[in-house]
This record gives sequence, structure tokens and C-alpha cells, in this order.
Amino acid sequence: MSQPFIDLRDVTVRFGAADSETSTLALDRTNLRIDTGDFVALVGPSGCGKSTILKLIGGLLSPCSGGVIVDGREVGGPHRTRIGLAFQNPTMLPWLTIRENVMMPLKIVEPFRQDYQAKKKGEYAERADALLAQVGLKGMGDKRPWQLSGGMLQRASLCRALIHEPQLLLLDEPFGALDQFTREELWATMQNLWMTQRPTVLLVTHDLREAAYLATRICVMSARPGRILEERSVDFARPRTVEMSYAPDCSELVQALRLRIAEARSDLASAERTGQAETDSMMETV
Ligand SMILES: Nc1ncnc2c1ncn2[C@@H]1O[C@H](COP(=O)(O)OP(=O)(O)OP(=O)(O)O)[C@@H](O)[C@H]1O
Repeated sequence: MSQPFIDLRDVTVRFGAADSETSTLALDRTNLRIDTGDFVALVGPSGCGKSTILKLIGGLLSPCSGGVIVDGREVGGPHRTRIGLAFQNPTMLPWLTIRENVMMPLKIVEPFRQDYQAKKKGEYAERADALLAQVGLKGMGDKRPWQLSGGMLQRASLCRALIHEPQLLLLDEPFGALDQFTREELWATMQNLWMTQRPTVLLVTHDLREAAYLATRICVMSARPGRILEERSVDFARPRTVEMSYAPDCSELVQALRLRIAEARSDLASAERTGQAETDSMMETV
């Protein structure tokens, strides 16, 4: 079997000391493999550990045990892999223009960093403008962040995540704060960017139709401590359209995912009830 681009091996993450009552076991011997160029959507009940997985892969968090391997290397310390990040609420530096914000990774990430001063007014600015045009923000490069709407800012943040041609794109509910129409427009934008650049993508989302529209594979997580319960390949033809996301085969997939997550949530609720019953009976014994 070929080596996956991302390989989480029996990863456990606990927040807080193990003997503390308030500690949280977020992941417990969780495994996840993602191949190069895949677009994987991670879905599951709230609090099951989706963002924790994203942070582990991005090197923003270390596991208590187990291994996080990206591109053949254990994550820990500075990443060799070029990574792009986009989150729900894009943070732009307000004193910079949109173009300068989009170019920011080129200022930080090697090998671009060395040439930044020389190229920022020429080649790099052109690259930023071309990306902005690709997401429908032609001519917006000179604006300041506060002059753009939420949807426009999110588009700009996708450009910033992709300007340095990352091998890996980590997206944490990047469209979650947007209205439905803007969100659906951005799915098309995202799909287009993925089809032209082909980074490996891990998308955390609560929107199952979004997962079905964008992903090549959907991983469903259990309730906390989160593990991958089920994986589904999504083989719909590309480019996908919003209309396709309402077609019967896609709706069936969304419904199946919904039921799986509902089951995971009810497992959690019954575990909590059992735990409470055990605590109550202990209290009665004492
Ligand atoms: N820094 C932290 N300190 C303590 N607990 C944390 C921390 N980060 C996450 N947790 C807890 O770990 C669990 C998993 O959190 P995580 O953010 O990964 O879940 P999620 O699946 O992304 O949730 P959501 O879908 O609601 O965004 C949650 O119970 C959360 O409260």
C-alpha cells in the first residue's frame, strides 16, 4: 500500500491532566489516512474532535500519544510541508490592503520569503490579483478589509490560503458564517481552486451538503472521544453544481450521513445517562 500524505496513527489527545475531573479526552487512539490530492470532509457531532484533528495536522497541537505523519514526516516543530489555513472568521490585518493581506504568506513561507521584497510589487502582486479575480474579487486588491462584506473577506482569505501554492489546505468551517447563497457560490469557487491547484484538502464542516458537493471522501466521526466511524467515497462527476447537490443521489448520501451522525449523538446521550445513573447509585451507596 502506498504511503498516505496524512497518517494519524492511534492518536490520543487529552486536554488537562488525566487525573483531573475537568480534563477532556478529545481523541482516543484515532486513526485517519488521507492520500495526496484528496479532498476529505470531516463531519460529526459538535465537540467530537474535528478541529483538534486539524490542529494536530497543522502542528498547532501535539498528541499525548500516537503519531501524526504528514508527507512522510512526524509533525512536531516547523512544518516542511506548505500549508494553507482558512477558518470561519477570516482575520485580516486592517492596516494592509486586501492584496497585501493575500500576499502575507509569501512574506513568511520559504522559498517565497527570500524574494518577497524584490517581487512584491511585480510578480507577487500579479499573482495575488489573478487569484482575487478567480474568486470574483477583480479590482478589489487596493481596498482595506473593512470595506469588504463577510463573503468577500472569506473569498480573500481563500486566496491568502492558496497564494503560496500549499500542498495541504486545512479548512475549519470556512463558509459557516455566510448566508446560503454566498456559501454555495464559494463552494464553486473552492472546487475551482482545488481543481486547478490540486492541494490535499481537509475540510471540517457541519454542512453535509457542502461535504457532498466538495469532497472526494467524507469521514464521519463518533461523539467524543472522536474516532472515524465511517468513510464514504463521493464519486459525483466534476465540476459539481448546486443543482447536483439537490439531486436524489446526493440527497440520499446527505440523509445517510445525517442518520449516522444522529446515531453517534444518541450514543453519547445514552452514555451520559448511564454515567449519570452510575454516579447517582454511587451517591446512594455512600
Ligand atoms: N484548548 C482546549 N482546552 C480544553 N478543552 C478543549 C480545548 N480544545 C478543545 N477542547 C475540547 O475538546 C473537545 C473537542 O473539541 P474540538 O474543537 O476539536 O471539537 P469539534 O468537533 O471541532 O467541535 P465543533 O464541531 O463544535 O466545532 C471538546 O469537548 C472541546 O471542549
